[in-house]
Amino acid sequence: SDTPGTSTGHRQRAQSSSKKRGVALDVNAWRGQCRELLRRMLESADSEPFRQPVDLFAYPDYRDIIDTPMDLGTVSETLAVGNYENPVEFAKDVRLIFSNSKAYTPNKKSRIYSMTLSLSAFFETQVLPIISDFKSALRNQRRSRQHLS
Ligand SMILES: O=C(NCC(F)(F)F)N1CCN(C(=O)c2ccc(Cl)o2)CC1
Repeated sequence: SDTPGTSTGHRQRAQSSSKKRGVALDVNAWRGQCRELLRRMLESADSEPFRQPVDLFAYPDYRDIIDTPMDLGTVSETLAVGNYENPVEFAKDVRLIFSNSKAYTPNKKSRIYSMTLSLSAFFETQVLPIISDFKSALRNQRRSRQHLS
């Protein structure tokens, strides 16, 4: 309980602070976080088939089935050159890697497809907080800019 006589009700929220509920709301933090997530995925053995584009000589029917190939090397490059505007666009490309693998696999017990399953499970747990922190940073930024207008 409050010490009697202290007035906490009038405490002003510092206008300039972007610190809210103890987390720094930085609208640009997602890029470094996604680079680190990619690095961790690339160091996993499960990412080996997904580090570079599919070998069409080894899988000649690949483009009959897959319209938009994607791989972690391409995602890395797109992130590095600044061609993702937000973590949702980044996640969309990574998820495309996994949906392509699911669409192409001849059966759900294939070795490569099983690697997709474990890698995508790891990815989804890690990318969720990156996306939610970005969205709250954006809300906070719009809120603080709104009072300026
Ligand atoms: O050719 C590659 N990767 C390039 C590498 F070989 F250089 F790593 N892939 C083979 C086809 N891919 C699949 O998701 C898949 C599911 C079931 C079966 Cl089978 O393949 C993507 C990975």
